[in-house]
Amino acid sequence: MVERRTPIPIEEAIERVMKYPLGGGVEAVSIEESDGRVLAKPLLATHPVPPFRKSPYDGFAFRAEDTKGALENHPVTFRIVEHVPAGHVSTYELGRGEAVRIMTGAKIPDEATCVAMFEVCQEYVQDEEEYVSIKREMKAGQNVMEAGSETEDGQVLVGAGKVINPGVKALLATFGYSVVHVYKKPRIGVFATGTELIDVDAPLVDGKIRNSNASMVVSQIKRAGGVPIYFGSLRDELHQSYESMKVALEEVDVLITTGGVSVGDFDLLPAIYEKLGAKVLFNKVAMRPGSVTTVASVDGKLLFGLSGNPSACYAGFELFVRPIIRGGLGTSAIHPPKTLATLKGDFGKANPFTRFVRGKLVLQEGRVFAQPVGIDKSGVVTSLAETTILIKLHGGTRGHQEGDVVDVLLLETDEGDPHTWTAH
Ligand SMILES: Nc1nc2c(c(=O)[nH]1)N[C@H]1C(S)=C(S)[C@@H](COP(=O)(O)OP(=O)(O)OC[C@H]3O[C@@H](n4cnc5c(N)ncnc54)[C@H](O)[C@@H]3O)O[C@H]1N2
Ligand code: MOO
Ligand SMILES: [Mg+2]
Repeated sequence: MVERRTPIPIEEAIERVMKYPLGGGVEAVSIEESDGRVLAKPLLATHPVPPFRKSPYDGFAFRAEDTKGALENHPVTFRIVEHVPAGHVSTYELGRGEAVRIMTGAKIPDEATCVAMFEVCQEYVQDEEEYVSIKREMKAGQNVMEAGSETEDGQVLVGAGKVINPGVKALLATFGYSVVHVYKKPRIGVFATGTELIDVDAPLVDGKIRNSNASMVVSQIKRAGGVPIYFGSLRDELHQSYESMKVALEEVDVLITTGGVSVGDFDLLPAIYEKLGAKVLFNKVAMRPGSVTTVASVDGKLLFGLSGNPSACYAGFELFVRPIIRGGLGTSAIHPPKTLATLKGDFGKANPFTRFVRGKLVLQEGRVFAQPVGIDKSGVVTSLAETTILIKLHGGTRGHQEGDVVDVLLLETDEGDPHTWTAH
């Protein structure tokens, strides 16, 4: 007789999985290799910025008080005593009525209190001496970037747990972090199961299909920030599959399989979990696709039995595996961020389970729409290429109509939300 499984709500399934967080070790990488990694230590300013009083303009630096009384018809004149390009430090002690010609980014001489842009100055040469005159009063501090005005020494600029993006890299470089401490990427093993599977480079044979889940899941692992370790595909044979999984488990933090988790004659994962002595956390979730998603644990390691059906496999990964990888990376923002969007298309049929329709966001006339893409079936692979969101349609007695405001989960972002499944 077929096994009857009890579906549990998604929130509960996620809670059960999250009881097995990954350790999150730390390693040092070079700044060049640090893109997309997660900071394991806060990024502190190691000196003030700017580190010295800096000119924001190409112009002339002098004492502001020397311009007192300057007017359109009564300019004041300075003798230019030095040219100061960026990178050069003037050692000349600037006196009254003297100015330096200074470039953007150069250190302003200590005695100068302002910078006048070229555009407000008139330069001229007389008796082989250079002069500049100005027809307006300047204030002390005008056009001066004070040392430390952007940030002070020791200030925490980015907290641990932040993904290293181009802006963070600019800060790492600014403060001399040629080596960066980041969380280790979790090692995620993958097996595809199914005697019907043939490799990507094999010609198509009647009754067989190419293994698309392995490539897809490996890519999802990379997108989530983990290191994929693909062990190949397994034929639907209990003993061989068990042996292969047992050996692979030693090498990884988490092991994913695709296929073989439902109730078919060759759905062997339930028997493999039993043979491994694994504890099944759940084997049915009240969601579609991905209802057969099964998660088990053995010796503290999680085994994710994702569905063989491509769309179900995809959704199961994003909802359950991604947060475990993100958590292992040291960020608390583990779940796909949730936002609201207006539904395009009708989903009239009521469904007892929560549905995750594959879709994309469309911006029209200042509004955000959730546009389903492709065929909304668990076994479909063609809709996934365009998928950037999961449109969450709650289960119940009513369907959903075009124009309904619905939750959508964003998939193609480094951002995350710790509260996607808890906040209401
Ligand atoms: N009697 C029942 N039958 C099914 C149930 C059920 O509750 N009662 N659940 C259905 C649901 S829902 C899903 S989802 C699928 C899940 O099946 P499995 O996870 O056991 O996966 P398989 O049987 O191995 O394969 C399903 C389907 O996916 C194709 N597949 C498998 N692996 C790959 C791969 N690596 N790349 C591409 N496609 C793959 C496979 O050929 C099958 O077509 O069960 C329903 N049945
Ligand atoms: O596990 Mo299935 O994806 O609900 O069609
Ligand atoms: Mg099956």
